[in-house]
Amino acid sequence: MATATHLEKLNERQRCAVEYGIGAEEGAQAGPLLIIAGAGSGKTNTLAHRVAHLIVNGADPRRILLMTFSRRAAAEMSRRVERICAQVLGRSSGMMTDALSWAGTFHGIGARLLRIYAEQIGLNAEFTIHDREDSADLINLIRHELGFSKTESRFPTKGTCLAIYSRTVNAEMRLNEVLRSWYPWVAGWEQQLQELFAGYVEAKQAQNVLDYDDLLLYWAQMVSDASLADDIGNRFDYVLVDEYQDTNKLQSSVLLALKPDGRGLTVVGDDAQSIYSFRAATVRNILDFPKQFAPAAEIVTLDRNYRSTQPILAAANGVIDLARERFTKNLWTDRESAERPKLLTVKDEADQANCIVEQVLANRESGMLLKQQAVLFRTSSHSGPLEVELTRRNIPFVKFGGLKFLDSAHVKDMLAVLRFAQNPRDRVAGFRLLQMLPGVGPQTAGKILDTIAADPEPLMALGEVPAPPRSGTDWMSLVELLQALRKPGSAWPTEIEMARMWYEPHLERIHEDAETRRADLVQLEQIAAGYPSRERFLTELTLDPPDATSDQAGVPLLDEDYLILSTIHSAKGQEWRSVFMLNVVDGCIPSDLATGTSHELEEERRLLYVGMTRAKDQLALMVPQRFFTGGQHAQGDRHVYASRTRFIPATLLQFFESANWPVASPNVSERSAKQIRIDVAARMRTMWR
Ligand SMILES: Nc1ncnc2c1ncn2[C@@H]1O[C@H](COP(=O)(O)OP(=O)(O)OP(=O)(O)O)[C@@H](O)[C@H]1O
Repeated sequence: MATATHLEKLNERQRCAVEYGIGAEEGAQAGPLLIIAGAGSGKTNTLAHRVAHLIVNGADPRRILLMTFSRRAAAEMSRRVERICAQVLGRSSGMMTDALSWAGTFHGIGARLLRIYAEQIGLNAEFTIHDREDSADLINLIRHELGFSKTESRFPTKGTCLAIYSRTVNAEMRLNEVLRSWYPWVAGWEQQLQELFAGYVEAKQAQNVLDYDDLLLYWAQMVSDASLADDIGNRFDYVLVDEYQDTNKLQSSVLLALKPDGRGLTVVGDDAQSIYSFRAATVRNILDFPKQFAPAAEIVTLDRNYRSTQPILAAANGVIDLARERFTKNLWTDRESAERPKLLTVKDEADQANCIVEQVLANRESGMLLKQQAVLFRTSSHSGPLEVELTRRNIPFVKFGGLKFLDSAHVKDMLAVLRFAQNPRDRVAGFRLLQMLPGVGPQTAGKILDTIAADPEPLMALGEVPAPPRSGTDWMSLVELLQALRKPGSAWPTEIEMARMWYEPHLERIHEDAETRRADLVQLEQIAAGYPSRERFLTELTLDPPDATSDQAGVPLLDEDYLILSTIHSAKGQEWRSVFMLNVVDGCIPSDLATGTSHELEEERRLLYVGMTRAKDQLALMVPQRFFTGGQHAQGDRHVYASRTRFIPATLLQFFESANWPVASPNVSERSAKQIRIDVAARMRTMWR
């Protein structure tokens, strides 16, 4: 049979994966399928084709569940599916792909299902969701209540407590095992931690909030009931999961419960790109997938890389070849090039920034847009000096990863208003909101929240609370705002505008640079307009906040040209013609925080690999000889001498072109300056005599 036009561009293996089990017999569903593939081998492309092919062959798009790692990836996948479908279905394809309504992240899909099945599992469907920071704040409140913060030897911080809790539930392990393996230095606190987590769980339930982990945990609990699992599983004919290497144990349990025999199930991943073990993701999921089923899942391997040139791929293969455990084979490509990736040694971070700016501009001169170039780094703070240099030279850039738009205090303030209106039992939101009023501190806020908590309509009860002293007219306007927001049927996104009008005078009082912050709030409103309701807005935004301010809003930027700055984690799944990588030195990659266990080290190696495989035509790894250490104020001058990352030992140097920047010239003034001798001390003394 001739190949359908929409599959023509695929190679044979890709086509095999796309067509597997589709259209075999009327009504028969494909068995489980694992697509295991290296970087740039067209995984995402293949998955999009498979979804499109299903639709073209009559599958009901409303019954396809597609889970990706981020909302951005889900949106991109839907766009691709639409483009492919359009080739076959013509104009009606838009309608079909719009119906692909179950595309999102694991957590986002979990939240939707929990609201649908809330009644069956004894959950109040109006729950709000805590992000990591809110969760840490709530843990902190309980830590205080239990008196652990006052203990003589230091109790772990709220962040550590949350990390321990999260790892325990996501890895489906016992607390003592988690402590022994990952947090041996806090093992002595096991009993208190147990008590703390019990208190934390009870508080969340009393306040009707779920944290990120709960979305998976509740989902897993829900599908542990066979008839509920059946009911949910039967909503979907096909379940497809991208980036399967970064799922955790809990996620794989959920998946298996939905599709115990694997019919209609497709997962895609690359074990060499597994970089999220700090979220308890486990590469075992992908390795053990085939054998979970009888007969075992079909495996299709993709090893042809379409992205990078041969020399770039050779260097990346070299790096990953040294990994302890490997499952996917080395990649190959037919993209010839004479240009090897560069290993550029520079004096320090300032030179590193200068060197990159010079090359980025040279690339642009030769016709490569800024957008086709990216600078990647292990940790968000590494790009500081470069950001300064880019700003100084008026080169536009957008940064992904690191501090999120939603983490800024004023955006959090605004969201607290909306969250509290949505769920007045949410204590973390209530605390934040009430303390925005003049004269209201933690104690007063706590008392008010206690008073209203018992009432079935807490916001109504708020109207009866006497105004706190010194809050003036601000108290009444808050009460009125909340009651207006609580009214059923109030219009979205007008509600967020109401909240902003209320918040603006407080913004000016609380924050110094109110003007810039106000611009963010307007942007937030624009983002909000893209959602059908307050609840959807709050849920989606909390689960997967925009990575950069321009990610969703600020659309005009999309027409302009700008350089991409990104953490390696946020660069996942993307590609650029030219890629620069900052601080490819020991202490940065591997991060000095991650050199503890061999597991951690191996993950750092994979991170370097993920970064290198983002490059299509050019790759430059930067090796500054000294760099400033973190954890000090901006003018601090603690620095360390660095050496090239251990992941590129001498044996791999053959794959690189090593060079120094700037190229040393024989008569640089620095050298002649070295020969001058003056006696400053003597001059100082003569000033006084
Ligand atoms: N059959 C093909 N012919 C030509 N180009 C292809 C083919 N398949 C994929 N590509 C191109 O290869 C590049 C990588 O594809 P894609 O992003 O789907 O890979 P991936 O495996 O998901 O990558 P990674 O895991 O590294 O993020 C894209 O530019 C894509 O257009």
